[in-house]
Amino acid sequence: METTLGLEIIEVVEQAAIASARWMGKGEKNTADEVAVEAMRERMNQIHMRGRIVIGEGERDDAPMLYIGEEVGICSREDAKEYCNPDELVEIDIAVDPCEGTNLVAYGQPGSMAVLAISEKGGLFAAPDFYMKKLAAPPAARNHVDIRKSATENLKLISECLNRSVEELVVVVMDRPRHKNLINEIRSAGARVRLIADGDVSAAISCAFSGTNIHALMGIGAAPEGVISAAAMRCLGGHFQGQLIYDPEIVKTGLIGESKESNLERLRSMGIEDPDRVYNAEELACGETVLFAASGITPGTLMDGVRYFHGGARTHSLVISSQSKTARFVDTVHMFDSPKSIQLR
Ligand SMILES: O=C(COP(=O)(O)O)[C@@H](O)[C@H](O)[C@H](O)[C@H](O)COP(=O)(O)O
Ligand SMILES: [Mn+2]
Ligand SMILES: [Mn+2]
Repeated sequence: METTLGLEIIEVVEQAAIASARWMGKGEKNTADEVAVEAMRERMNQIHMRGRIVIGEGERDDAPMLYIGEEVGICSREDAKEYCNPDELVEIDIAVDPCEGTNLVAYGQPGSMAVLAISEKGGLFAAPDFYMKKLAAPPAARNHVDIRKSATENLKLISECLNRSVEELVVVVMDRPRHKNLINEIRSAGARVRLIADGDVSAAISCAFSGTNIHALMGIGAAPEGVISAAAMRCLGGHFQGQLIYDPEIVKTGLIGESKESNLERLRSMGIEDPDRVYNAEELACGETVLFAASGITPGTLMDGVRYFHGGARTHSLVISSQSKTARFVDTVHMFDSPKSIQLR
């Protein structure tokens, strides 16, 4: 699956990031999102692959593009056998978030990116548009921490695994009323909290890299983003666990319906028998081969954002592969027309 795909998907996320970054700071989150979706889809459909969107734009809003179930890639066409080789005809599943952190883009804040994950058919958990409680931690703490334990216990475990004091740990938490008690607990345990407005994918993956000064992600975000984070964390050997949240009392806002019973019913209808199950990264991204790619829209912990110059743009991306066991940071100059000059860095 990986050979050429690994290179082509860089361009997919780069194009989405370039399109979206034009709307940085314009206060128009929907446009920043739409142009990313369009650009991602257009580039994806130029790849010799037979892809199906399993996480995309949409369960909630009847999105016209990159919706769940949409087939993408040149080899999805009916007459594909005529111009695609057998490898390219193998079905693959794709999870996308063309603009992860739409608000961040709209208000010019750090941490947004165009992102996707790919695996063979059935290799990614088709997470419903629900909330997910998440715990991400560095590779050294993998399988030592547990989402069922308290934040205090997990911080102690991370501090032991990293050989540093709890006071030296930084935990990213999304700035939401639902996290009030969690934030108090983390602070009481002695650790420091970095509150983010949006964008928990970047925060989760940052835990896998030392030097980011992010040692854990705790709290509740969206489930589709949980699967995309898990795909990267699985390849990187970081710790990631997720548990679906269906009780509106816990989150108080947004994604899920107002009745716990109907939410449970919705999960059952999707084939999720145990709504309280804790999933680890290997279960959320269980495929034999997993590929992850992201490109910064605004600057973030892992990647810089898009920078435009006369006649071009420069992007910073990250491609992670379970097969080649690589995490590639890719710095690309895009030449739209004749640039007057190309800056070395
Ligand atoms: O910040 C996020 C928004 O993603 P997007 O809609 O693609 O710009 C995600 O990282 C979060 O995981 C998640 O979507 C969020 O926590 C759910 O929204 P909210 O109800 O505001 O917490
Ligand atoms: Mn998102
Ligand atoms: Mn998005």
